[in-house]
Amino acid sequence: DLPSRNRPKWISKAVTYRIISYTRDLPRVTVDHLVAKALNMWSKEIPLSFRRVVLGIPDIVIGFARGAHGDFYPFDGPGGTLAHAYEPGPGLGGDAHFDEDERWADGRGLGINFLAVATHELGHSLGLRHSSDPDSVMYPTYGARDSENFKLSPGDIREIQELYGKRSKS
Ligand SMILES: CC(C)C[C@H](CS(C)(=N)=N)C(=O)N[C@H]1Cc2cn(c3ccccc23)CCCCCCNC1=O
Ligand SMILES: [Ca+2]
Ligand SMILES: [Zn+2]
Ligand SMILES: [Zn+2]
Repeated sequence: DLPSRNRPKWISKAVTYRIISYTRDLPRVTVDHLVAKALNMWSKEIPLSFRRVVLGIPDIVIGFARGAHGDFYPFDGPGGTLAHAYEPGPGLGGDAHFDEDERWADGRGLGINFLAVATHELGHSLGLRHSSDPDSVMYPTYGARDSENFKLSPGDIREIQELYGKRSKS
């Protein structure tokens, strides 16, 4: 694994994102809100901000799809892989795709906690790899978490700051 100083990362201080498709399982405003919440979990630790765009080509495209959906990683139906995301870069770089064949939930009802999965995927979109710490958001397998006190682990914060530096408190 490359030392963090030359792993792919976003150079611009304001990274743009656009949500191009939604899931039937949740209201659109809920998806918008949870994506913003997941992005903010990371951005509050680093000197980088996210700006939502509703037109044009953003850095990070976010969407839901099932099965084959135009890249080399078709989804696999209910269960199995829940989502995937690409490391920082042009084109597909940074994009996060969620498997529409899952039952997505907002952390209260049954189903996959969208906030937890979105935070994991956007960690990949920022350039993070998997962690062997089961408390880490970047652990390779989904663990049901109550979204009330869902937060980054100390290791997650250390990893993202190693890549982007700390956000100065001033
Ligand atoms: C960490 C996630 C948010 C994102 C990752 C995908 S990624 C690319 N973004 N790292 C993910 O989906 N991991 C699978 C891994 C996985 C677990 N199993 C599998 C059975 C088949 C295929 C994959 C899996 C066993 C059965 C449980 C299946 C449901 C839960 N699935 C997972 O945890
Ligand atoms: Ca799946
Ligand atoms: Zn995809
Ligand atoms: Zn992952």
